[in-house]
Amino acid sequence: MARTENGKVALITGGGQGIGQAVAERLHADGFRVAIADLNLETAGRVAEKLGGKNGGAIALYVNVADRDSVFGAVDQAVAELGGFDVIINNAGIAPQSPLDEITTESIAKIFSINFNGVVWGIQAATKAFKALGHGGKIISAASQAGHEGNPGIALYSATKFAIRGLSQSAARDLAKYGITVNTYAPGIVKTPLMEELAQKTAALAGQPEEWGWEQFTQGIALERLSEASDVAGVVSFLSGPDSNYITGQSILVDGGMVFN
Ligand SMILES: NC(=O)C1=CN([C@@H]2O[C@H](COP(=O)(O)OP(=O)(O)OC[C@H]3O[C@@H](n4cnc5c(N)ncnc54)[C@H](O)[C@@H]3O)[C@@H](O)[C@H]2O)C=CC1
Ligand SMILES: CC(=O)C(C)=O
Repeated sequence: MARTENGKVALITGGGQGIGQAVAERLHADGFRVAIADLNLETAGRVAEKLGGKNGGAIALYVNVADRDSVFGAVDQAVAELGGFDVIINNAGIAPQSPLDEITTESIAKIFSINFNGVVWGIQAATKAFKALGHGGKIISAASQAGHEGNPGIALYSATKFAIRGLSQSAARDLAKYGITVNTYAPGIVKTPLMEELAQKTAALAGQPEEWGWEQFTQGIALERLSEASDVAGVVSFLSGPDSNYITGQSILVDGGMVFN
């Protein structure tokens, strides 16, 4: 079906691969002009080209979400190049293994600087842009099923994802008066480069083959299959569009039935 522009602009962090790429492609198909922002400008550029480049309503931007100025700069660039700003998807994240006895001050600082601080900067930068443009907007961030229930071996990661939900619930209350909604999506196990690395490292730490790592992460999925990135992108599409206008402060589990709450 031919794409019809909806007049709106979305910026997706970590849009160069995995879930972020699927979200960028889905929102573009929905009619958004999209800014694909990533630490890896090469992968982001490939996704933007696939979607037709600037004339086709897709640009690639460099962003390091751990750096506040970089996030504000990326939002400013999206406004300048795409002529508006309506939705931010704070998707970028990392998921290193974190056995409890190996957690250090440095490992805490590193993961929080990306997974948590990155969402704080995204909320601040998007809010500033929405206010300057004189309208509301939608702030949508990546949580995880591991941000609803602790998972073994990834305590720090789980902590960042619980923190994102707390941050987003408070922000939803603070920003409602400006017509800004704040929600999170909580994927289950999606076969992306992030999850492949995590499954490999989990298996290696236990001295088991990679398959064992996947089994650990897929146990207990009611629908008995791993998630496709497109499963998540469909829910982000809903959260980005008008059908979710009356939803704020929520975390939508997209996990095939891993966590029921
Ligand atoms: N894959 C999975 O099973 C799940 C993933 N998630 C979350 O979904 C989000 C996306 O995950 P995946 O697509 O699996 O990851 P991925 O590793 O495949 O892709 C992440 C993207 O973020 C970019 N990125 C990393 N650090 C960055 C930084 N500092 N600034 C800007 N960009 C940066 C990477 O270059 C990459 O393009 C993450 O927040 C992750 O925690 C949540 C639940 C499950
Ligand atoms: C990486 C992740 O979010 C998991 C295992 O839920």
